[in-house]
Amino acid sequence: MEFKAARRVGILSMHLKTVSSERSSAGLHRWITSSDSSKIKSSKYHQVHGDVSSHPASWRACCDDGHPFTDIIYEKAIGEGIAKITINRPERRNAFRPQTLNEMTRALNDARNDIEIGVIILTGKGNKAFCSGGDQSLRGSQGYSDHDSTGRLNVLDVQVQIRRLPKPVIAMVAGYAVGGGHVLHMVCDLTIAADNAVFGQTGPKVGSFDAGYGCSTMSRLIGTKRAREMWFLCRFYNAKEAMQMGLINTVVQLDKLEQETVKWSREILKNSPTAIRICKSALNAVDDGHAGLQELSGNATLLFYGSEEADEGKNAYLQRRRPDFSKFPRLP
Ligand SMILES: CC(C)(COP(=O)(O)OP(=O)(O)OC[C@H]1O[C@@H](n2cnc3c(N)ncnc32)[C@H](O)[C@@H]1OP(=O)(O)O)[C@@H](O)C(=O)NCCC(=O)NCCSC(=O)CCC(=O)c1ccccc1C(=O)O
Repeated sequence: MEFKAARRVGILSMHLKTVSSERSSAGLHRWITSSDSSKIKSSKYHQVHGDVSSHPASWRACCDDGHPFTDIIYEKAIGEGIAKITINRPERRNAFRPQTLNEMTRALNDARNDIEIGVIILTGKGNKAFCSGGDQSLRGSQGYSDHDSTGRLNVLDVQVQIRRLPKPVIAMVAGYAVGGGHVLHMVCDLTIAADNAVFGQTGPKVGSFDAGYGCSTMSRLIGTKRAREMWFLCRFYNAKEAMQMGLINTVVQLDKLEQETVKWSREILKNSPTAIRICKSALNAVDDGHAGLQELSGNATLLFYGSEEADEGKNAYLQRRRPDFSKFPRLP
């Protein structure tokens, strides 16, 4: 009840605070003239769907299930469908260890299961780094180990979890997104970068590589020649270069990073969750093979279960009668 009331107040205040806002200076406006822009703004489409508020979200810490998070901060925006996961190891430039990834898995699962949540933001604590990849001080011959001596490569599970999560995940990047941290932003659905962001792969310099999504997703995003350049030379690229390469969606001033990311989240939340869910799985399906098809077709089953035709089958079984599908059209 309390949450529902807070949600209603949040939605109301969002409407009240709605201002006629420009898109980020590094966004769409770079490619269109101001007269194009005013035409768009005066369109019926714009009048109906309106501007999206960019007032700051209020966050509440949540959901540690009695096991406090140490390596991440997990929050939800009060009254809005946004969750935020912050990697909280700034002293290591937010390098991840197995514990970090286990906590991310718990938070991602919670956000997936919470039907109030429609968008998840993934970020790093502080302005210096989004994430610098696997914690090299914990790397052994069998992967990364922290609390026990068993080596793990569990970032791969988190990557798959993000791909399969039926809600958009937005990487909000300030500072370095390098090594396994660069792969993490690439597997997110969108990347919003601050103007101080730096992107790159470092694996071949430190005796590592990510030959899974780290190579295939990158190749999709920026093309195979550029992907080879990133992996073979291990150069770093600034936010403007990353934008030109197609690695990220937009660049904003560092002090506007969260505001813009929340605004994008709100813009997504205004749209049909089922349409978004299916588009995400369809965009991934071709690259994810059978697992991608399974994800996409699971959505077909989900929708079918809501139909009278599917109900007829279930009811007939429960009533121990022959199902009658004759009234359902065989559409062209
Ligand atoms: C990110 C830097 C460029 C930032 O440079 P700078 O701002 O100058 O800060 P530093 O002084 O270098 O760093 C401050 C402090 O942080 C420590 N630190 C930074 N990054 C790491 C790290 N990745 N691991 C451990 N520690 C880190 C650093 O040592 C400093 O500590 P002090 O005690 O203060 O000295 C720069 O920091 C940098 O280059 N970092 C390393 C980047 C890197 O090479 N990362 C690893 C890439 S390989 C990888 O991520 C593989 C993991 C992976 O994803 C994977 C792949 C395939 C299968 C499985 C897996 C998996 O499961 O992991």
